[in-house]
Amino acid sequence: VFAYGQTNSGKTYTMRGSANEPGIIPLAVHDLFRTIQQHMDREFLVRMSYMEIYNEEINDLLVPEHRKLQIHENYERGIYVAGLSEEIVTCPEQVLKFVSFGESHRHIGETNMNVYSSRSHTIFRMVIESRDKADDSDTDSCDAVRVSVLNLVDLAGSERAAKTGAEGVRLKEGSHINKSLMTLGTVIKKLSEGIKGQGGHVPYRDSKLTRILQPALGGNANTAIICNITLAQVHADETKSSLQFASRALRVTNCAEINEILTDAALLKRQRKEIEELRAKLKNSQSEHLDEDVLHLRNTLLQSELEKERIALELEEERKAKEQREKRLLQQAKKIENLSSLVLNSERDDRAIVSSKNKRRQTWCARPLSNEFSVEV
Ligand SMILES: Nc1ncnc2c1ncn2[C@@H]1O[C@H](COP(=O)(O)OP(=O)(O)OP(=O)(O)O)[C@@H](O)[C@H]1O
Repeated sequence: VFAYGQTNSGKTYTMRGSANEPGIIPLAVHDLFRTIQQHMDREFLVRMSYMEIYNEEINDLLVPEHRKLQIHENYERGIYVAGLSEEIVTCPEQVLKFVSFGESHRHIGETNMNVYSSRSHTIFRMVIESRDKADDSDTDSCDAVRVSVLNLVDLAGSERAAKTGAEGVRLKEGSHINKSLMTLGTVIKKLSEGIKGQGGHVPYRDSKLTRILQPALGGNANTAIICNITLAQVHADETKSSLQFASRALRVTNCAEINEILTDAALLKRQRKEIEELRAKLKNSQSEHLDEDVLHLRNTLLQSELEKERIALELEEERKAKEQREKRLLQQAKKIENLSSLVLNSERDDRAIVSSKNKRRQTWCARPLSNEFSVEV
């Protein structure tokens, strides 16, 4: 959807609207999420980007530091702006928050005709990917992802520079704005003449605007151009030129087809793949953890068994040592007993000797007594 027309004709108002009268962007965003909710049989992934083309330079409105971005083209992604940030969004409020953030970084300037004149073209883009939920259970499914792109474009004013009183910076802006719009006009003219069908050249590459929007302009797209005009007599020629542009655009015939992608170019597919890989990793890491736990438990068990054996050995040794000690004590006790019996015997013998000596003393006059036995224990 393009908003085309001279400055101050209400293009930005048409796209954004006001709190009471929402414009195309908020209406389309709400409509999109409402439709998503109604399609319970499909899963969706929605992402958005917001850029401006100012003086033929592409700036990212969501990440203002991303400036002067380049356009690339490859087989997988088609035409794309390298380095342009894309936000995955899940509800209208989130999208509109990003939009107002982007708006605050758009280039605006004062002209004779509009105090807040948009000096750049802005492209608000939503990429909607979806797939059938039933594909999860169906192993034979082709796993196709449907990809749609919605471009909501607010063009800068199409008026001639003299009218806006432009000079200096504004004049430079004007020449770039006109270059893009002129190329857009030429592209629309060529398409309306059916040049493409005849194999002729369509100059998409002559401006950043037409190059980025090439897929939305020729062929596989539904394109709507909102032509904003002012009724004032002074702007009659601008109004006429806008209406001429609109009537040319009307003659362009497009044939929109459903884009089904089977390669990994669809983010939804890549994300699903990533989720599955992460799930597998998680599963593996869980079983790795289990193995680690089992190993740890086995080690602990082994250690406690070794400890048990060591304690048993120590106890055995202690028991043997105790037995030895008891044996030795028993032997000593026996020895003591023997010796004490000897002592007793010797005492008795001693007493016997003493009494016999005494008897002898009594008989053969006494001799001095001496200890003839000594016992060592
Ligand atoms: N339908 C409308 N109802 C109320 N106000 C409107 C309407 N359309 C435009 N306006 C007002 O007119 C003024 C100019 O509109 P707007 O900025 O949308 O023009 P524009 O075409 O985007 O201009 P430029 O190309 O310079 O950016 C704004 O103040 C806007 O609020």
